[in-house]
Amino acid sequence: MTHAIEARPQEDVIQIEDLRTAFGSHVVHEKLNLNVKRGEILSLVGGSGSGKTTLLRQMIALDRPVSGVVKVFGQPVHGGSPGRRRALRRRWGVMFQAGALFSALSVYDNVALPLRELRTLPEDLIHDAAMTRLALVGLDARDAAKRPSDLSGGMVKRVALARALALDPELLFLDEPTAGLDPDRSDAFVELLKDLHRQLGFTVIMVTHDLDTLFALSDRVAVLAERRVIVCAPVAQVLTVDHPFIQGFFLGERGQRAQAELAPSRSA
Ligand SMILES: Nc1ncnc2c1ncn2[C@@H]1O[C@H](COP(=O)(O)OP(=O)(O)OP(=O)(O)O)[C@@H](O)[C@H]1O
Repeated sequence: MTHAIEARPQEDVIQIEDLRTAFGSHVVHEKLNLNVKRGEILSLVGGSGSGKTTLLRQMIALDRPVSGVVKVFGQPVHGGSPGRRRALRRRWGVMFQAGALFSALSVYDNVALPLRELRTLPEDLIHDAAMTRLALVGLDARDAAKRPSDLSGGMVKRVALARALALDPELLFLDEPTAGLDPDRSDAFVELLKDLHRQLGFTVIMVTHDLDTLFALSDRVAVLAERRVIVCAPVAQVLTVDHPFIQGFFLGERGQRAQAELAPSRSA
């Protein structure tokens, strides 16, 4: 299930061109461009209300822009036949904020859900695939029978990640993956994501406010400000940009602490 990232390192899996988004007279994105390369981990940051979640929702075809193009795997996500859109959707996995598990379903049934929705797999294959995904995120058969309400915050995130990985996606969308976790659990989840990314080779697009998560995982960071992506580059390069949002976000007290803490592990 490893995706061949070495073979096509520069291929764009997402291309966003000249995007305009507005809710009534409130313009959120204008002339926004962004490319995401196959195999990279790209973090999306920006002030509150800058349109990060909306952009993520547009990439997975839950929201529509006023104009512009959003292509995933070279295909426009808006428009086309329902069959083509369904086929495209099966190639990505999504982990929303707070896990968004179905509370009435067991852990096992939450993870099996995307596999069942295919309506093509027999139950024994669904079982094997669901248990494999749970093992990937460090959960076992005893956890499979639990309900979401029996789980710790860290376990909810792991189950949500297992479900996002159910269809062996090439592309993973993460909305605030470590929000609400204490520092130890957050570090453990970041390590898990790093390991899985190394093993499985998927591309990640992540919205995060958490600087430790951002520094530990990002190959590139896209900064959303003034309704567009003002810079998309490795974090060291982003830090050199003289923009009030960037200076406040990265170089405030919190940002300097995160950089200092992560400097030894990044240079290792
Ligand atoms: N369905 C909607 N109807 C009207 N306005 C909306 C809708 N969705 C988003 N908005 C507005 O669009 C702007 C961008 O929202 P969005 O949630 O994408 O921002 P964000 O960068 O993710 O913010 P945060 O960091 O606070 O989560 C906000 O001003 C929000 O109020």
